[in-house]
Formats: sequence, C-alpha cells, structure tokens
Amino acid sequence: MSFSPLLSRGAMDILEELQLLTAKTMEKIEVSKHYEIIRELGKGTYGRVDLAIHKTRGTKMALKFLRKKTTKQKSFLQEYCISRYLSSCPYIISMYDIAFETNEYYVFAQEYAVAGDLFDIIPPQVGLSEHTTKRCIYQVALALDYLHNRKLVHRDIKPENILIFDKECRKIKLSDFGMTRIAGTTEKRVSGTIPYTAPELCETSKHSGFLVEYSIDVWAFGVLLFCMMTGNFPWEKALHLDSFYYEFLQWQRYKSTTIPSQWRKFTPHALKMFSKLLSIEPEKRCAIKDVLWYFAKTWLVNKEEPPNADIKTNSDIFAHIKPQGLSLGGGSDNINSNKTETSPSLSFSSCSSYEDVAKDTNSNAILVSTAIEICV
Ligand SMILES: Nc1ncnc2c1ncn2[C@@H]1O[C@H](COP(=O)(O)OP(=O)(O)OP(=O)(O)O)[C@@H](O)[C@H]1O
Repeated sequence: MSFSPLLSRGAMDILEELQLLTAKTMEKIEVSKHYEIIRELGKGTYGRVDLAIHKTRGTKMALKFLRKKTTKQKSFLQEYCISRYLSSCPYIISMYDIAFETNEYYVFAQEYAVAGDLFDIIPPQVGLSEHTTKRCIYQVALALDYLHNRKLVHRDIKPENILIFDKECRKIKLSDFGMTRIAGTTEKRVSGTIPYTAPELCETSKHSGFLVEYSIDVWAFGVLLFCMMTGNFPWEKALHLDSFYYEFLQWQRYKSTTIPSQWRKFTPHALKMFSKLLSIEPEKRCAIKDVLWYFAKTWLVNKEEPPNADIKTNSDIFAHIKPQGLSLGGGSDNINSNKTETSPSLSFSSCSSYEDVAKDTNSNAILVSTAIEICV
C-alpha cells in the first residue's frame, strides 16, 4: 500500500502507518452487540450510512457500511485513513477512531450531521439565497483548499457530499473521501458522467487512464455553485452534444456574444468568477482559494428575496426524487425543451453573514429539509 512521492514524506508516513495499523487491529464484530441502529441516513453506490448509538458510551454516530462484495479492503482502509487524516479541519467531517468488519461489511464511524446533506435544502429550480450560498460555499472552499494543500483531490464534489448541521448552512462539512486520490497520480476512469464531471474527463473513455488534478475539483465546485444559486444543473454532461454545455462553450470561447439564458441572473463579477472556475482548459482554471476574493462582490442581479414562508419544508413531498447517482429531474429526453428563461427566487430570511460561520459551531437545529429535484 504505497502513496506517491508527491505527498509530503510526513503525510505519506502517517497515512501508510494508519492503514497498516487499522488493518492489523480491525476486529470482526456483531453490530447489534455494540450499536443500536436508529435509522438509515443515506445510501451510496457501495453501501449505506446509518445513524447509530454506541450501546455503552451512548454516543450518537454515523456508521458507514461498505459492502465487502464490491469494496476491497484496501479501498476501505484508504477512505477511512484519508478521512481521519483530514478530519482535524473544521470544515471536514470528524471521525471516530472506530473501524471494524462484519461478515458482509467494512464499517467506520463518523460524526453525525444532524441536518443531512446540502442536496435536501436546495429548492428545485429556485436555488438558495445569495447569502446562504456564500456562507455555505465559503466553508466548502476552505475545506477544498485544506485538501489541495495536502496534495489531495476529492474527485466527488456534489451537494450529497456536503453535510449540514443546520438548514441555514452556518455549519457545513465536506465528506465522502472514497474517491480522494493524490494529485499527479494516474487513475482509471470507472465512475459515470454526471453534471459535475469536468469536460476533459467526460471525453476520457471508461477504463482509460487520466491524471488526478486539482482542476477536477475546481470545475465541480463551479457547477455546485451554479446548482446552489439556481436549483438547476447548468448542463447534463459537459460534452458538445449537450446543447446547454455547447451554448456555454460558444459563449466562453467568444464565438457568441449572447449570454445563455440560465447565466443571465448573475452579475459581471459572478460571471467572471464562473469563467475562472469553469475554464474549459483545465490548466487555465483558477485555484480554489482564488474565489475568496469574489465573496465581497454581489453575485445575483436581482437580490430581492421573498419571505421564508414560501419555502416548502416538507421533505416527504419530494423525498422520492432524490437521485442516488445523479440524473436530471426531467429525464434526458426532455432536457432541452425544459429550458427556463428566469427562475423565481426564494431564500431564508434569517441568515447571518458567512463570515461568522466558524463562530457558530454548536447548532442544535431541528432537521427540516427541503428535498429538491434539480433539473435544467
Ligand atoms: N456523517 C453523516 N451524517 C449524516 N448523514 C450522512 C453522513 N454521512 C453520510 N450521510 C448521508 O448518507 C449519504 C451517502 O453517504 P456517502 O456519500 O458517504 O456514501 P457513498 O456510498 O460514498 O455515496 P456515493 O456512492 O454517492 O459516493 C449522504 O449523501 C448523506 O445524505
């Protein structure tokens, strides 16, 4: 199990040591003897996450179960150890020193995010207010900068992997380091294409190799920002055959002077920021920390925000439409016919400034989620 020399020697040693130690000390246990399972928190491609209470300590925690049938022990150890290595960052999910196996699963324990994930609170086709978006995305930027400074690339930035502790996003944490790899290494492309996938990866055929670069996260961060502020994906896939992407491409390459309709709600400052994050050429994309400069600027042309009462808060209404992978709400056939010129704007009225995110770490917010369907 060796890490690339690109990772600093100290960090490499820590990660290798952690993996070896975990592999040696990992016990086989019966979950029901030690934990009371309260409910399922979420499902992913390779397993599920449950809310559990440790029977003797009484601690509430999120247990991530990875199916042995589809997850190699090496991958499990890598995800667990990278998560632990990063978890001292306040914007990254904290970890318990707990990893074990059952007959069917590899399991590790992490801090429980009481309000779920970001996907559930983005109102579909509306988006979050500029204030809430800034407060949230600021913390995501700091988490990614922390990762990138340690020569790691997350590779799976999307709202489902941003865990929230209150619906106003005063406290959020980045999670799911299952795809995280060291910058500069070569990986085989195995995952499918989702709206957050950078164009250079969309063009890479499955199972062929590609270089793991920070610019992959920067692109996904730009798409995430668009989704948060509009409640829509900018495109289904960053490929020429996708008309929304093609329109964006023509505009960015100065072949068309018309701003595509879904980008018209943004100010020139915000558009400048987007063109740096979503630069078609990966080498021209900015570093994550470069977006911090734009936080003092206004991002939305029309900042008028209707009252809180308009927000749908009954997660049951839309709970069934949350995608497991990621797909567009209307299905790919009618994407192009569903183009909206303008979207109504909703926001939370009680948001404080994003600058005070770090102060508010003790939120006991009640879980009220607004499940959404993001579609173009
Ligand atoms: N610590 C946590 N607290 C609360 N909810 C969580 C926690 N961890 C995960 N979840 C929920 O479970 C979902 C799936 O978790 P996670 O992304 O870690 O699984 P995954 O198998 O890696 O998913 P994917 O295949 O999409 O990458 C999350 O989107 C979130 O809704």
